[in-house]
Amino acid sequence: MIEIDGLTVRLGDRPPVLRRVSLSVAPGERVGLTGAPGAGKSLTALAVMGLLPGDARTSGRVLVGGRVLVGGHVLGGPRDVLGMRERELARLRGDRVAMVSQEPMNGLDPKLRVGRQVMLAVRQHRGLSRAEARTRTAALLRRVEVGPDVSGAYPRDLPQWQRQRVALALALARDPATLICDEPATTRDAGVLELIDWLVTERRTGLLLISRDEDVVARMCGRVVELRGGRVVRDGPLTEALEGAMERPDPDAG
Ligand SMILES: Nc1ncnc2c1ncn2[C@@H]1O[C@H](COP(=O)(O)OP(=O)(O)OP(=O)(O)O)[C@@H](O)[C@H]1O
Repeated sequence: MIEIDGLTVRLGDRPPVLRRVSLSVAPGERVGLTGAPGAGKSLTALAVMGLLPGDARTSGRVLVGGRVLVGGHVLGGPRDVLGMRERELARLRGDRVAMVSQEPMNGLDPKLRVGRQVMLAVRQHRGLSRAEARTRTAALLRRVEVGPDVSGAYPRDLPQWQRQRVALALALARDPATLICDEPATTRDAGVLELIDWLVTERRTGLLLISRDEDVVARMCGRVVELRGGRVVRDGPLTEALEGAMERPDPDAG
């Protein structure tokens, strides 16, 4: 569902921040993306979302596919997001791939009550009537365990862990094929990993989980990709990766 192929990203005149990065997330697969601060994890996620800074120069491919339906039929073949127009990107985001970021506002609109934001996303995706969308919105907010009581709140009124859960509901409202979670475990929300685990399992959603903490990746994912200095230095099944069997030499070493 996500296939990044030889992605190089330059910002300004500095050396590339991503260098020939290749990684994939198959339908329903869970992949952990790890590495030290500044390794390029968030930029990789932003590239998939088509949200790189405006001055970014890129080469390579970032293919994002749609949901695989029962019987193997794919709803939406893979599309390269690099160079895609904003209007197409907007359609792709939410349906094919959605992200819960680590920013304080987490992509929420500060001017809209949170229930309304989730409801707009639900309606956009499914073309439901107002009453049906309201029911589904309440169910989603209940599912992320903040409950429909927060519906009337503005994002700024909620603690960060609740904002993250609302962002999760918003991300799932359009039933994306793949969910990207950037450092979800940093909001001191003890249950959020378990919640993400349930949600992607029940919906058969692919997961790209970004975390510096390998224990978090090990708990959640079957495969790990490690970035160092903008390069992939490791990619393999988690058991082998943890034992170092799949380690590649660091190209920057020596
Ligand atoms: N908008 C930007 N303009 C210029 N440089 C940037 C920008 N965003 C990121 N960078 C640089 O790109 C590199 C990779 O950043 P990125 O945020 O992807 O790292 P990360 O692995 O996600 O780190 P962290 O774990 O701290 O979130 C860093 O050197 C960072 O300073």
